Amino acid sequence: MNISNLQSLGWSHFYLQQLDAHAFEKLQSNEWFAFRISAIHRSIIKGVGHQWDDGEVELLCPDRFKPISEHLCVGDWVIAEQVNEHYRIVDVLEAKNQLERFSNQKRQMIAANIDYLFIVTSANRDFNMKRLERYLAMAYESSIEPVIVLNKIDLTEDPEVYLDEICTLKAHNVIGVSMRQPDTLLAFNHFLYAGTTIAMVGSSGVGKSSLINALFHSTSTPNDVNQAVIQDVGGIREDDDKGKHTTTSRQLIINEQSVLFIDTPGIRELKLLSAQDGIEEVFSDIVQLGLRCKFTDCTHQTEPGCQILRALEVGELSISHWENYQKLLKEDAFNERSAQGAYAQRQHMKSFSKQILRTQSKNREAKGK
Ligand SMILES: Nc1nc2c(ncn2[C@@H]2O[C@H](COP(=O)(O)OP(=O)(O)OP(=O)(O)O)[C@@H](O)[C@H]2O)c(=O)[nH]1
Ligand SMILES: [Zn+2]
Repeated sequence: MNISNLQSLGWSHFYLQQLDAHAFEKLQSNEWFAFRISAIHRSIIKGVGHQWDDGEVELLCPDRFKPISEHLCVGDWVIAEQVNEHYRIVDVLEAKNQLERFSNQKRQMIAANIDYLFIVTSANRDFNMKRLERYLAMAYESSIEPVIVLNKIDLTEDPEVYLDEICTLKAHNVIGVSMRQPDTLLAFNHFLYAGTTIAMVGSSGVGKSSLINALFHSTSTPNDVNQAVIQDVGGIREDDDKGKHTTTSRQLIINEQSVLFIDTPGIRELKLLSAQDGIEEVFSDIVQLGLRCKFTDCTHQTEPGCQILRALEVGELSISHWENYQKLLKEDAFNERSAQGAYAQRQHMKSFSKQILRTQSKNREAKGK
């Protein structure tokens, strides 16, 4: 097992400790191998592993890991045994986090084991705080560290105005960059180190493709980021299940500094799904206010002593922030219920009652102080 090659692909103790003695022995004796899933196209699964500089290998998927989209996604780590010139998956390791989407009434995993979610916005009329809050909630819900990237700062006289507004959000990492001002791209270096996995979200036109090109494909940007020449991670023409040749797009990109970037089609169409905790984290100011309402079951509509109504009235809480919180909660509950039907209805009621109990006990604690 070539650990240093695997580490360049993001391998860490977290995955190693999931192996039992038998698996560890098989890996040591080169009978089994660890691979990171680099592309999934219909029934074809590709992975990169101990010899990743030689390119991707095709991984065979036993029936117990099907349907594939419910068991595996790009970024996952798997253990596979060699079968002639192929490798067959024997185990899928638990992911430290994953992004999911809601499609055809089903949950689908779209990317796993991500270190930073770059949430890209731009310093022009596309700038939208609500959208940023939505993406932040998604990142927190998935336990992925968010980095808000304000792109196109060349288009404004005063990027600070935008950055100040972003800093009112629950985000620790905020950078302002411009593709037209290459020096600003150095701000990315803090996040781009060997073995780190990045995914990027943001609405159309904010400059995601341009950033990906600069950080992962191009040779014309400054200093550290400039040598980011894409490594060819393997063949991109494959037989599909109809026996025709199709081109699969590259979904896990590895640059020269061994920074990994996941770009699956699903990431670009992400919708919020089951993000209750993430939403509460992003809107913790509102949650805190709600805890101080006079009545523990306050609906924040008309009740006397409601701290949210008071804060709205004196302008301490902005109406748009409050409305966005409610909208996201509703959307989240709707997605969650349609994803899981009646089962979800029950879970929803359960978690709703749990939430009430939690709030009541927090209120009692707060009042006891
Ligand atoms: N002024 C300015 N324009 C930029 C900057 N970055 C990207 N652009 C331009 O913005 C436009 C959209 O950029 P893309 O990289 O295609 O945006 P995208 O987010 O990938 O868009 P989709 O592919 O639709 O998701 C292009 O015309 C870019 O040249 C920047 O920093 N400053
Ligand atoms: Zn209230």
